[in-house]
Amino acid sequence: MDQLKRQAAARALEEVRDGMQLGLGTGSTAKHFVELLGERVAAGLKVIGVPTSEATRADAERCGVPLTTLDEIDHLDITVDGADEIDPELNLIKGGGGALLREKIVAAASDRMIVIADDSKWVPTLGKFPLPIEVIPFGLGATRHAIEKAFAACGVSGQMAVRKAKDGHVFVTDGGHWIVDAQLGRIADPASLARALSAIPGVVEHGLFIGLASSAVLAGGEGIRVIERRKPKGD
Ligand SMILES: O=C(CO)[C@H](O)[C@H](O)COP(=O)(O)O
Repeated sequence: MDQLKRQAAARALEEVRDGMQLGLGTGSTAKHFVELLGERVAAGLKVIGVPTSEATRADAERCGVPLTTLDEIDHLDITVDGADEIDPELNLIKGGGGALLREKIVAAASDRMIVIADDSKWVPTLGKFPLPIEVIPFGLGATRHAIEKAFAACGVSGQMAVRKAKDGHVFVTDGGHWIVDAQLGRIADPASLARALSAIPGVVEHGLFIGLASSAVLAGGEGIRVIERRKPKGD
């Protein structure tokens, strides 16, 4: 599996050109991309990156990838990031690693988002992977109630749980928020659910990435597949 992730990362690296400003994703697949990018930088490639998490910042620094922020620059050429699920419209569930908020900000600031994954992430319909919803701890009971109402309006339902870290404490995101993971099973209309969740005041962001991915690089036993999104970015 790790080999497949690295192959997908290597294929995405072929899209990187000298002088590009890059969004650097989070997770085990994105980490391969950062490592391979570091090798190219050591060989003379001139790029600058914006990390989507403190973990990726540390990896990029270790690999010698020059970094900046979206305060210093306001636009990126390509973001390369992993995903937890990818559907045929290239809608995604992201946030398994807890970095969904920065990942979405960085992807939205990019001309192109290339998703890299092993082909186990390719699904006909999103929802088997628990949907991460980043929330403000204040008023969580009321926010959960509003989320349940949004689920019902969109024809989905399922258990919700506040994410815990390995040490048993509540997982806190890089932005200081909590994550509620929702076991929905099948999300028939991810765009409607995304809109409904975004309208809830206590929801900071959710892991549905709709219309953001430009292409997906999927590595499997039979080789690499590159799937291009048909609609323009944002649609
Ligand atoms: O969204 C993410 C982190 O917030 C990751 O991209 C996603 O969880 C996939 O991770 P991995 O490459 O380790 O399978």
